[in-house]
Amino acid sequence: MALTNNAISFSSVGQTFLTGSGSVTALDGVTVTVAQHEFVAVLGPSGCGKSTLLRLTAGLMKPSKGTVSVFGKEVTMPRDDVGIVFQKPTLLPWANVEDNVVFPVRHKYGRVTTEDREQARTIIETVGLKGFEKRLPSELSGGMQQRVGIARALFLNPDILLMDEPFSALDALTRDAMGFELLRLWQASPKTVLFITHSIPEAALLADRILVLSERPGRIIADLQVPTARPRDESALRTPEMQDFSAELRSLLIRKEAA
Ligand SMILES: Nc1ncnc2c1ncn2[C@@H]1O[C@H](COP(=O)(O)OP(=O)(O)OP(=O)(O)O)[C@@H](O)[C@H]1O
Repeated sequence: MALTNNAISFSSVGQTFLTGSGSVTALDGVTVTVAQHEFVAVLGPSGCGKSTLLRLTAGLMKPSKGTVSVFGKEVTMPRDDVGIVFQKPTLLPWANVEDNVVFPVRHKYGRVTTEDREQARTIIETVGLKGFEKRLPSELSGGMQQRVGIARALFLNPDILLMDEPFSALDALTRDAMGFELLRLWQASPKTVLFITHSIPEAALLADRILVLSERPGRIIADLQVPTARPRDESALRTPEMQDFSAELRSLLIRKEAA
């Protein structure tokens, strides 16, 4: 796939939060670019600032230092062209699947058109939930709920998809299936993906490239291309090349960085 321009760019970004007892520096000196349509996974210890990285990209907060740009423009407010999928699907419990998917439009414009509903039904079918449009979240399995969250993030056809441990609450089999489902969607409608995970195999299977963050304050300690070409299935993880790569990632993740 031709990688043309930069979709996301962090330049010397630092993020410090003021707390009741002082301050917490979540990110420090982060400089990185992500090309359009690249699939980048982010690995790092708990609390090292991975979610902060996503929130800054989405414009949900402004960095304390440095600049974050999307398609060459500094991010100064929440962006419409960015879809976010969280660890828990955060669906409206009283709204059916279709109403949950069209929620971004209702929230933004205060109304939902017939075309919006048609578009929602197409996306619901794309994520494998045809026939479940009128079901409530409580009537769906965890994997199905997460598909609704993905459909909602894809609904406005964002150029950038930010995923914060999207499959970590799912059982192992569903998680693997959802990963391959995501790759299918990504290949059918290319997007720039920033994907946070704690799972080395998940990162290695899905991503083009992996960023490894240090312990807090999060700094990028490695920026590595996944060495195996696509398409990949589970057997790709068993090659000597990928085993070495996974071992390298493991050793980076256990390396203690001074805070
Ligand atoms: N709004 C906030 N106010 C104060 N501290 C915050 C805020 N948001 C994040 N933090 C702190 O910043 C640090 C980084 O948080 P962040 O959620 O980005 O980490 P993470 O790498 O995504 O963690 P995890 O892997 O556990 O989800 C943490 O110590 C967190 O407590």
